[in-house]
Amino acid sequence: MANIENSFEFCSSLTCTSLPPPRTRIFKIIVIGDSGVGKTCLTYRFCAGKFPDKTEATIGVDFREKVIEIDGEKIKVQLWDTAGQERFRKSMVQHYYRNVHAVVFVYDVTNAASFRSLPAWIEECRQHALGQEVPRILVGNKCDLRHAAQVSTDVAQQFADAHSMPLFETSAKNPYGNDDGGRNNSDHVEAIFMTVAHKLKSQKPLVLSQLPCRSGDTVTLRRQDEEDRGTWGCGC
Ligand SMILES: Nc1nc2c(ncn2[C@@H]2O[C@H](COP(=O)(O)OP(=O)(O)OP(=O)(O)O)[C@@H](O)[C@H]2O)c(=O)[nH]1
Ligand SMILES: [Mg+2]
Repeated sequence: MANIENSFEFCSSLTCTSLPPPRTRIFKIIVIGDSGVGKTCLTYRFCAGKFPDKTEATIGVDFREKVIEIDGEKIKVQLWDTAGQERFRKSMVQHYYRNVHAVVFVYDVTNAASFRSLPAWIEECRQHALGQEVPRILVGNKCDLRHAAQVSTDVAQQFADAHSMPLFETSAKNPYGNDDGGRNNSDHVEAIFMTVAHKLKSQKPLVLSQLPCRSGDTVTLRRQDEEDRGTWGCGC
């Protein structure tokens, strides 16, 4: 079994630093929903602070991370931007749900079919044994296109209430105004993910060991409860 002190020595010998850096708690949040609803744009907006110039359909999963500070503690929010297209997700889907801390369901307010798909996404979570304690939120995206909306706030709110989820309506493109130049009163993407992070902060998240456990692009993570037991595991 790996020993943390030995591992830090190993880390030091590789990186030539004398002290291990402080650990950062990591929260894994998966973002799911139909293809084209704007999952990539939303996660990009939160992590990069702007709307991407162009996007292509996500294949498998893209990871985006952002370090945020809550109550004086720096934590890392790791967003798993998943593929909406079945053919691009089937080989990855079991990885999405491993050690997940929160789920963000996204639909497109201008696309009623993406709203009707939500029960299927909820069912996929259930099939992957996601515990009831894992927070879920519902996000209606593309509110800058209010004139083309097919899903009313009332209907979405009823659905959210029926599934005990908070509802946020937003626009990854323009959270400040609609395409007619007026205000759309949408929630800010930043505020949505910060709300999730606040909710998670009191839970026991993955801990980034800050050790040289890289294998390709895979970082070895372990859960706080594994740390408590002194065991090691890969959170990927
Ligand atoms: N008007 C508007 N367009 C948006 C918004 N968010 C995303 N889009 C557009 O919607 C299209 C799909 O966006 P993506 O973020 O790639 O969608 P996705 O959910 O990641 O799709 P998959 O990766 O296939 O699952 C792109 O053309 C985006 O420019 C938004 O808030 N407003
Ligand atoms: Mg995408």
